[in-house]
Amino acid sequence: MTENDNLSVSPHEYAAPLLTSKDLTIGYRTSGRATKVIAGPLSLALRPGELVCLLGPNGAGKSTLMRTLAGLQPPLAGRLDLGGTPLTDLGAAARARQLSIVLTDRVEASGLTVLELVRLGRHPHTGWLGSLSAHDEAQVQAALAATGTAAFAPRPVGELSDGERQKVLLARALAQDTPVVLLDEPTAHLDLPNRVSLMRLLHRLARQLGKAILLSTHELDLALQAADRIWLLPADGRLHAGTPEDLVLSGTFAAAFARDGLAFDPATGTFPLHAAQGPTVQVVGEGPAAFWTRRALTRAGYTLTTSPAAPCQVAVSEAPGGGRWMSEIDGKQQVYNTVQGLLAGLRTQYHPRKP
Ligand SMILES: Nc1ncnc2c1ncn2[C@@H]1O[C@H](COP(=O)(O)OP(=O)(O)OP(=O)(O)O)[C@@H](O)[C@H]1O
Repeated sequence: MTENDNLSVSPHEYAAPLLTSKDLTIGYRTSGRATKVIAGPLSLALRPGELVCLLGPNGAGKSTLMRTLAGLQPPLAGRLDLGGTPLTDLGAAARARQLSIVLTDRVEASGLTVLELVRLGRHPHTGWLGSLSAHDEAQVQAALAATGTAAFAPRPVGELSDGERQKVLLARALAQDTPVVLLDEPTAHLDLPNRVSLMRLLHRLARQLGKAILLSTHELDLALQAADRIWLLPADGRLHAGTPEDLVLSGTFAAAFARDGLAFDPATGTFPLHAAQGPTVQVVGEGPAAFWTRRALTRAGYTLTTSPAAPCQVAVSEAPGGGRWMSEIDGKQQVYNTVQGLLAGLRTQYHPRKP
């Protein structure tokens, strides 16, 4: 399938794509002439100003696609163009001025300091023996600042934590200052605040500098929030592309991850941990207290309903320091000041009527 088969509301829809593939088949040449096809044929387009998240289960082929798009491994078939030129016609330096890739699982250059490694990002612009101009140094400093790694600058790369190294590799790619940036699982080793700030940074780079950014990730929630477009690669190798909302609403997103009883709930945008099986409760209320009450009741095994005919109602109102809860069961009302109190009260009082 092609991207054009999907509805699109991207603000960058009409910009000329920077990276395109036509009937691309990705995979591996095994022994002799044998091939192992991972996915394809793929006709894709990555546009300036656009943040695209590549999602898919383990082993679907995300890294294989990333490496192929970057020219690090040959396609089995099809065509790849970078900036309107076939990728195979571009030399390494010309490619590196247009496309940077961050492969964070790779431990490299551990003998260098962070500053030296980030400076390497400028080499496609200066030549391998070229010295860095004031502009190059400014780009390096800007990349360190943008990724929050300036404080690590003198430290050897080999002594960094996984998360620190991941940010430094991003800094090197930013210093390279290419129109196209590919990142393979850039959030893998980052804590939650760093994951959020990385996604914000990438979103800003796409919007403000017009870069075309493709990142693979297992962070479905962040991707659904941040991506202008999602490339969804299920295990069957048939890639679907579209806005997060179109993929969710069409059921394509849920289908790609549907296995082992894991179901995506389009109403909440989550994969619920708990299957609703227990007695039925209607929660009445809006806002944070009602939201967290629904979460707690679901975890405790209750089945939530919007029906006022439920034998148990819980009215939730916001109150200083949390909320206030009033349960009504068989006409009897009870007030609670904490979720814990509510759960304990329901455990002792709520015996659902037999149907
Ligand atoms: N060098 C190789 N030769 C043959 N098959 C390979 C090679 N490298 C990877 N594969 C296979 O290609 C498939 C896709 O692997 P890939 O690493 O691209 O998946 P992925 O979607 O990135 O997975 P994950 O989410 O686990 O990182 C897997 O079945 C993997 O075993």
